[in-house]
Amino acid sequence: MGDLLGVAVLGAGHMGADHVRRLDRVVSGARVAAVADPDVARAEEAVAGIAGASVHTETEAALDAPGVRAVLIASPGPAHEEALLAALARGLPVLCEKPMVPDSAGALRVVEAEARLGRRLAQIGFMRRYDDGYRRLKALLDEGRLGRPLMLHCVHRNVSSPKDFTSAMLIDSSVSHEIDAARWLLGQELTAVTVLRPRPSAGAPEGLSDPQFVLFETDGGALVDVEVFVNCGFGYQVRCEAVCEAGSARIGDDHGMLVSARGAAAAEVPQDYLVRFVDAYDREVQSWVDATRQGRVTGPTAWDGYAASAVAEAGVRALESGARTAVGLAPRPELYAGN
Ligand SMILES: NC(=O)c1ccc[n+]([C@@H]2O[C@H](COP(=O)([O-])OP(=O)(O)OC[C@H]3O[C@@H](n4cnc5c(N)ncnc54)[C@H](O)[C@@H]3O)[C@@H](O)[C@H]2O)c1
Ligand SMILES: O[C@H]1[C@H](O)[C@@H](O)[C@H](O)[C@@H](O)[C@H]1O
Repeated sequence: MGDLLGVAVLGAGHMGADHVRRLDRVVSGARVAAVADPDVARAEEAVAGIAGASVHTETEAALDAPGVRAVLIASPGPAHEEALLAALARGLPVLCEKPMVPDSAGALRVVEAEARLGRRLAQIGFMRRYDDGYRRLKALLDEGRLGRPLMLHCVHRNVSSPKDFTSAMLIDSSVSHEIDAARWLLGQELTAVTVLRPRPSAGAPEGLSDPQFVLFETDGGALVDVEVFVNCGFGYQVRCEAVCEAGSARIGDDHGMLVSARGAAAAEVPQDYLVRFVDAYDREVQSWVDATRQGRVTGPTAWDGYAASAVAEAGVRALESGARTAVGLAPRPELYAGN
C-alpha cells in the first residue's frame, strides 16, 4: 500500500463518489487515503469497504490525514479556490474538477500561488482532452490535412440540470468544457463572446434561460458556436464538428447501440456524462496518477483553468447584456510558457 499514491478526495457527491470508485477499482498506482464532505454520510457511503480510507468533514483534516500525497477536488466550484490554495500550500499535487474556480479573480489567485511556488502542481478536470473522439479530432487538425480550421460547431445537451443550476452556470459550468476544448483543439485563445437566447424550453425550470446559443471569436480568426441545452429531456449529447478549408470532421454521433426491430432502427442515447465520458474519466485519472507519481503535470494546467474562467465570465456578462463582450486575459506567468 505504501508505494501507492494516497489520494484525498474532497466532495463525495456525483463526481466525487465516482472518482473514489475509480481510484479504488479502476486505476492502478493509487489508493483512496481520505475523503472529506461536510455531509459526512456521503463521505462514509463513498468509502464503504475501502480499507485505510479516513473520513472527514473538513478539507484541512483530509489533506493532513496519514498517507495523503495528492488531492482530487470534486466539491462544488465555489469551494475550489480554498481547497486548491490549501493543497498548494502543502505542496500536494491536485486534480481539480472543472470549473477550476468559477470567478476569474479567484482563478488568477490560484495561478499566482502556483507561479510563486515555481512548479506546476495542479491539473484541471477537462476530461474531454482524454476522450477518444476529441483526441482523434485534435490529431487530425494538428496533422493539417484538412487545412486551417474555420469553424467549430458544438452541441452540449444534458437530460436535466441539477437543482439550483442558474442561467450563468450554462456557461461557466457546462460551456466551460467547450471553452477548454476549443482552446485545445485550435491552439487559439477565445477573444470575444456573444450569447443569444431562444425562447426558453417549456421543459426548463421557471426562470432558467435554457437553451442558449453561444458564439466565440478566436485570435486566429475562427468562430466557435455552442448550442447548450441542459434540460433537453431526451439524452446526454456532446458533439463537435470542425469545418476546415479542405474538409470537415465530426465527433460525438456514435454512442450507444443501434437496435433494429419491427421495421425500424433505434439508437441508444446515453443519459448522462458518467456513461458518455466513462473512458475519458478513467484515462484522465490514470494519466494524472501516472504523471503525479513521476512528479509531473501533463494535463490541462491552472492557466487553462484560469483562461476558461475568464472566457466564461465574459460569456456570463454577454448573456446578461445581450452584447458582444471582449475577453481580457491577465499576462501569462513564465511557468505556463507554451501552455
Ligand atoms: N467533468 C465533468 O464532466 C463533471 C461532471 C459533473 C460535475 N463536475 C464537477 O464536479 C464538481 C462536483 O459536482 P457534483 O455534480 O459531484 O456535485 P454534487 O452536488 O453531486 O456533490 C458535491 C459534494 O460536495 C460536498 N461539498 C460541499 N462543500 C464542500 C467542501 N467545501 N468540501 C468538500 N465537499 C464539499 C457536498 O456536500 C456534495 O456531497 C463540480 O465542480 C462540477 O462542476 C464535473
Ligand atoms: O457539471 C456538469 C459536467 O461538467 C458535465 O460534463 C456537463 O455536461 C454538465 O452540463 C455540467 O453541469
